[in-house]
Amino acid sequence: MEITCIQMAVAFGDPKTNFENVATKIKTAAQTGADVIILPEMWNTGYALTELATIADEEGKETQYLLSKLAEQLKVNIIGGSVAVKEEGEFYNRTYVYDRTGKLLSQYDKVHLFGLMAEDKYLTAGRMEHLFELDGIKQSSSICYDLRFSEWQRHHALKGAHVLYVPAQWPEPRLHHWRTLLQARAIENQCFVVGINVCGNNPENIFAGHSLIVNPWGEIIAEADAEERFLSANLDLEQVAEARGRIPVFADRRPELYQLDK
Ligand SMILES: O=C(O)CCC(=O)C(=O)O
Repeated sequence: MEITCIQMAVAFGDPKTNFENVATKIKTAAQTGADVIILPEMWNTGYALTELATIADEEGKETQYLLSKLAEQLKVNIIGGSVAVKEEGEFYNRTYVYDRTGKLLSQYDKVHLFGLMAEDKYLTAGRMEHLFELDGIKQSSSICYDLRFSEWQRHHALKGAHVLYVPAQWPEPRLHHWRTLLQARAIENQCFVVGINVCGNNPENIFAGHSLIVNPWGEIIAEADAEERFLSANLDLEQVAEARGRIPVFADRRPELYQLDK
């Protein structure tokens, strides 16, 4: 499965520019022959949270129209990173996933809101897991801060996801957390983990870039620098079974002991 991550700078509080950019970038990325194209977090507005009432996508309509049309035209699967969506007076940090026919397969609202960037003040948290199948392969995506919650990634691996995607707006001062956590999630879940970050900056943060594709053995098979990039790799999905065969972590789990913290 060939994947291409779109690492981009997001124009702060400027959906018009971001929609135009994303449309152009998806069309170019499709020329890499990708089976799956993935966008970063909050690509429509950036973290202009105080302006969401006027700039968030109403019921996600503009995003859905664009991604569905491009997926169908280009015959490519698209994991739509995430966008700020306004729905029934609430705001969500939401992912939409499309298959090659342009059909909406799933949507996901970020479950763990990031207080350090005031998400908890402006956004409503999701409550649902996120699993979908692309070309017959079970996969999952969460969003940015969700990466720190190993239980959440494990939940999706246990439900059969062989690829875990993490669209993000991860700041540069914690680049070492980003790289380490992505590798750790791949090693512990023995599956592919793909981090798609933004680069550039907003008034308060410099973003790290360094989108990363990690195999089930925890090896980095592709990594971007801190500039706008397409990051591509071919995922050999047989490596999931190979890694699990070498060290049977899933068979050796003791889930009866893990309920103690509730
Ligand atoms: O966990 C972090 O350090 C970054 C998280 C973040 O930036 C986000 O969730 O938007």
